[in-house]
Amino acid sequence: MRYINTTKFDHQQPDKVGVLITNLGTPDAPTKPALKRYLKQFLSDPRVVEVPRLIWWFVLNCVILQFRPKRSAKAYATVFTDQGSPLLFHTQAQANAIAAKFAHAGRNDVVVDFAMRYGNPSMESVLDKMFKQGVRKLVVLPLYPQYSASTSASTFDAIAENFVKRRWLPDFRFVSHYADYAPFIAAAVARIQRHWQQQGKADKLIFSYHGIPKRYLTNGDPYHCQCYKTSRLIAEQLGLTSDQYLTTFQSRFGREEWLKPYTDETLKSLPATGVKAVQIFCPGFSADCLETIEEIGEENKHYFLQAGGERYEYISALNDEPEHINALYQLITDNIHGWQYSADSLRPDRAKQLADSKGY
Ligand SMILES: C=CC1=C(C)c2cc3[nH]c(cc4nc(cc5[nH]c(cc1n2)c(C)c5CCC(=O)O)C(CCC(=O)O)=C4C)c(C)c3C=C
Ligand SMILES: [Fe+2]
Ligand SMILES: [Fe+2]
Repeated sequence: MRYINTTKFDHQQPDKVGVLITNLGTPDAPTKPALKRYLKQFLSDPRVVEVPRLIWWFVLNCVILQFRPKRSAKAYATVFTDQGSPLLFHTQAQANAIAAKFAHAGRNDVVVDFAMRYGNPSMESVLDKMFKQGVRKLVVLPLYPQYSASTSASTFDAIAENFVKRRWLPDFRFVSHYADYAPFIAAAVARIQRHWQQQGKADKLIFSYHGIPKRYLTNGDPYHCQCYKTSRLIAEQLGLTSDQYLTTFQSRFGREEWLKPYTDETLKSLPATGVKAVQIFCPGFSADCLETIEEIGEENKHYFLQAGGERYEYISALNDEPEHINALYQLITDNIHGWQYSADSLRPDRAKQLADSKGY
């Protein structure tokens, strides 16, 4: 059969609004086989690696997947906890907190769930679950504040691929970015101010974002500019002047040039310029993960202190902080505005009536 999930129309099932939050994805375990599976799926995505397919197939399978899984598994082992991968449990906590807000608002027609673009829970399995629950209007919010083809568009691709296989499509909205969304900026500002109340300020505040190849920017990806905009808005609201903060890019992969300035090189060079105390915040990561906990929290700290730095503080991600959940909830409600209750759902007698009738 051409279509999946083509069960018969159920007249008794009330329509639901689906809220799907997504993130990148993470390996199932910090082991070599799990990393191989995860990296193969992730790095095979042509949105992530824009290299001619045949060449890339050889590089990926004959070089990268031979060495990287072992190395990455070691790094992941340092961040996995009893609850599993931080990216996974933070995203789960975000979905739970958003669901609680809708429940509190009496929106029992809203179903909130989360999925990962690569790995588990897969987009396919979660979409399937949502449609089986009666979701007929769907908003997808990838938790990437700044748009990049390698992340946001790739998430859209996964949704589109799934839709191709379905007969009955929902009303659909997709949040492509929220880099300058006022409640998101306010949440970041509140997070940093709370850190300052506890620890005081440092010489410089560094905003570090995941990088992408520079070529993607020159070919039109707006990511770089959206990162700078997020930094500027947060800095303005914190009352910082342009010499009190920096925007840098981390997590390079491969040999080509990525967005600069690089976070690691910046941290290695700052002490020589007299900057001995830094605080680092990562406004592009909505949840703590390998790239923040290990790369920023540990690896780069080491570089900075080795180079003569004296004080280095990583300010953790927004995770399920109340201000962040408020911002995401507001972003979702802005986007589902107009998707009100079906007249049916407003009727308290509806369940009984549906049970007694054919449900038309
Ligand atoms: C060509 C490679 C990569 C591009 C382009 C890229 C863009 C990109 N990634 C994120 C967010 C995350 N990336 C994470 C891990 C990660 N990223 C890459 C490569 C590219 N990313 C790799 C190979 C890995 C795996 C780790 C490793 O082997 O080093 C994560 C962390 C996931 C976790 O499990 O904790 C996040 C989050 C963004 C936002 C982005 C472009 C804007
Ligand atoms: Fe990445
Ligand atoms: Fe730019």
